[in-house]
Amino acid sequence: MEVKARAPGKIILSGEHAVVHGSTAVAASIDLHTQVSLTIPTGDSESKDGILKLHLKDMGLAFAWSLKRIQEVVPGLDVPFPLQPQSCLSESVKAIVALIEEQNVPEVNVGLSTGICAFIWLYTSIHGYKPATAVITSNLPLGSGLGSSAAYCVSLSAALLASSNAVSFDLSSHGWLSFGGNELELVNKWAFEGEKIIHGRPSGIDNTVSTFGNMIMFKSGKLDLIRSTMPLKMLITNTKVGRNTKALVAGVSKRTTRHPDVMSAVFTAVDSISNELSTIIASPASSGDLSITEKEGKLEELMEMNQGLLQCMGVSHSSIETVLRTTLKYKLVSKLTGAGGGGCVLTLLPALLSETIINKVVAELESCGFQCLIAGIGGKGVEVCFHNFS
Ligand SMILES: Nc1ncnc2c1ncn2[C@@H]1O[C@H](COP(=O)(O)OP(=O)(O)O)[C@@H](O)[C@H]1O
Ligand SMILES: C[C@@](O)(CCOP(=O)(O)O)CC(=O)O
Ligand SMILES: [Mg+2]
Repeated sequence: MEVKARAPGKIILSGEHAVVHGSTAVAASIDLHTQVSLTIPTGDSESKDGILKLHLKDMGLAFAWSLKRIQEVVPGLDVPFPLQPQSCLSESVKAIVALIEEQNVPEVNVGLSTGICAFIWLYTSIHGYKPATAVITSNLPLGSGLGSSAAYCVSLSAALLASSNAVSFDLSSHGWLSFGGNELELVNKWAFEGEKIIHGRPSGIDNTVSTFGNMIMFKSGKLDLIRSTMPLKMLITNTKVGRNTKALVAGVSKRTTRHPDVMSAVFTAVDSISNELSTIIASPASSGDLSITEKEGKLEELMEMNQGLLQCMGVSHSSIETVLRTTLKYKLVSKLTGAGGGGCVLTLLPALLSETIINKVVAELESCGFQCLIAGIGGKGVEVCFHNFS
């Protein structure tokens, strides 16, 4: 049987980093996805080789592990526990990473070790030591702030659970299918365990928005859907400066330890920004209320303030500042999205902004070596699709 799962990336409109420390953040799914195709052989002859394979297709990397060897490193999963998401202990992370490094992950791809470790942990916890092949493809840039790690963990968890006996689907249905509410919660919890292996200390916002889709307000593990009453068009500029979320989140925590009172005030301010931003986005569009242009003006001011506070947290970067300066020449407001330190920047494109201006700003940003895209925002969360060979 082959199960496919796809999960979207995300943008954070306000509140990244502060959300790790308990503030509210606002995020939306985007129409760029990571897809997993998982094949679990059913015939006896096929399952005798006892190999678990992972193919990262976009990177041209393929890995194969003997399940006996995996069992030596992560023992005790003869009875898997798909219904009880559990954390991978740090000693197990170390042991799995050592196993992965036996296969010579190329130097440029060392950041992948934790992603591959998340795969092995999720796979064995949900399926035990059964042979299988997983093929991953994605049109999300990795390590750029668009939540590739979460989309990867969510799509993996979804494919693994959908092919286990923990979740039942009508296998005769065709096309992409959605999970029920409780099953989505389970996918989300497992994906969070995967994110913990990759990020160290994730807030859970990325896996939650990738699982449930839409636009959400998120605080301390709790989500509220936001129903937008206004058009929201965002230009996403990828500075192509690589960075790693784990290191940036750890940097903010260290600054918080050094300056607890200051950082607490910063996080409180971010919380207010996210609350105000979500109120504006969801406020009624009826006459007598704010016009779209007035709402956009308020959003721009909130984005500008959020960017200032992200700078206070130490997660901006000269490439981000270049995007801010360039867009400001066209009276457009921008802020970093995701962990910062490079990665992607959001620019609000007001509804009445002409195509000519958009083309000019994109051309100027691309002349700096950046890559621009306008993604659809607030679409569906994770979905699965079945293909039965028998
Ligand atoms: N398609 C993928 N295949 C393998 N690993 C992935 C994939 N997408 C993400 N990852 C893992 O997530 C890491 C990037 O996550 P992160 O630093 O949080 O950046 P972001 O989530 O913003 O893209 C990668 O180094 C890798 O470990
Ligand atoms: C910085 C943070 O708020 C978002 C990180 O997003 P990304 O991995 O950079 O896409 C961390 C988190 O909330 O877990
Ligand atoms: Mg991430």
